[in-house]
Amino acid sequence: MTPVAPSLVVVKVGTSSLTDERGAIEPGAVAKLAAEVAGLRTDGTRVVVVTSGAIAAGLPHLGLADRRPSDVAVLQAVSAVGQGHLVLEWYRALDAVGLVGGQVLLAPHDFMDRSQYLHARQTLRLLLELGVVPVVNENDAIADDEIRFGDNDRLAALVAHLVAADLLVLLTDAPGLLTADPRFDSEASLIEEVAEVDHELESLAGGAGSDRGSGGMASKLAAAKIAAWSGVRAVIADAGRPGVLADAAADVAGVGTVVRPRARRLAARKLWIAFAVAARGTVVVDEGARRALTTRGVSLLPAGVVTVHGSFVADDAVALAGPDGKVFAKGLARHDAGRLRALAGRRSSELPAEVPPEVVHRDDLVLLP
Ligand SMILES: Nc1ncnc2c1ncn2[C@@H]1O[C@H](COP(=O)(O)OP(=O)(O)O)[C@@H](O)[C@H]1O
Ligand SMILES: N[C@@H](CCC(=O)OP(=O)(O)O)C(=O)O
Repeated sequence: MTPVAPSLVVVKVGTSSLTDERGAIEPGAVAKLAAEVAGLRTDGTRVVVVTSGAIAAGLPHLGLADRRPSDVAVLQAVSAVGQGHLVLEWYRALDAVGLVGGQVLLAPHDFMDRSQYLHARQTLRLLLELGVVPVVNENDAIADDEIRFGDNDRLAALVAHLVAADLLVLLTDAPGLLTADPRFDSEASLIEEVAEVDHELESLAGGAGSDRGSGGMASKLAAAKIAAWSGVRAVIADAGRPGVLADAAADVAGVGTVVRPRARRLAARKLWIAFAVAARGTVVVDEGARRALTTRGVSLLPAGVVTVHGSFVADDAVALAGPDGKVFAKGLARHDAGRLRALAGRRSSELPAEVPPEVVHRDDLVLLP
């Protein structure tokens, strides 16, 4: 049976696949991918491109190609120089195959603030309706250092959820997820199919392959996991492979590593809690509470709380850990850390009437694997 062409694909391409050793953008690499995007469009598939490379592209223009600064604030400034060059290369390459690109720069804040989130979604939808290929990158120049994505893999997965894509393709300089980091094990072989991203698999994925890439295979796998939880199929594959996008779209075996979507798509709010917002503290609960939360889907009450770590305010995200310290869930706290410390271990009947009875409400709680 011929597989149905996906209707919307998010394609993320890493710095290491778009730039040469000195960091300069390789027009040929961009042109190759633009031609493949055009091929998908001919099959009726709409495409969003998420492209890295702004920082690398900025370095040569500032005479810094051979001595990449380590200071994050300086790199953010460098990205402002490089982003223009990067997007121009995409516009040229898309134009050469009869397509129009539209630059969209996103910061983590855009996924945390509901109205920003809805605006971003509306603009991306309109661009797609207009036949434009959105060319997305993180807004490196202005994103708050502490909450920057830092690599575009997670950004691409959140964009795939935002636009309700049916496929996320993460293109890199390796054939996919290998059984070991290829820099340290020449025998490493391709894992073609992943049903569930678990801890064992995560332990295989190492850091970046060059000082141009940033997240390495670990961040690609984390992104594929977000996609799987969003109900989106993910493929990690080699950007240089001929016909990589068509093969990924057609689910050709061996194109790279395919991560299958979970049967149940997590609601947008829960996905946001699990992956987009950073935990500001950890609440350690007793075994009874851990069991009730994991098996009965109930809310966390103060009686089950043993210890509170960190400093957070009501509505911040917190990690929930069992008595062994293992984090098993994440949620939004209804109390700030100070009040929660005072309430820990108290039965609901002992709480003052004005205090919300839940520590984390079941609607704001996500179980992690
Ligand atoms: N298990 C693994 N399988 C494949 N690649 C791995 C693995 N562990 C670490 N890597 C490294 O991850 C690199 C890709 O990530 P990265 O350098 O961040 O690229 P990109 O710029 O495409 O995001 C590969 O070049 C490889 O060296
Ligand atoms: N937003 C950054 C991306 C950072 C980065 O290097 O990402 P990646 O190569 O995808 O691991 C940039 O454009 O330089």
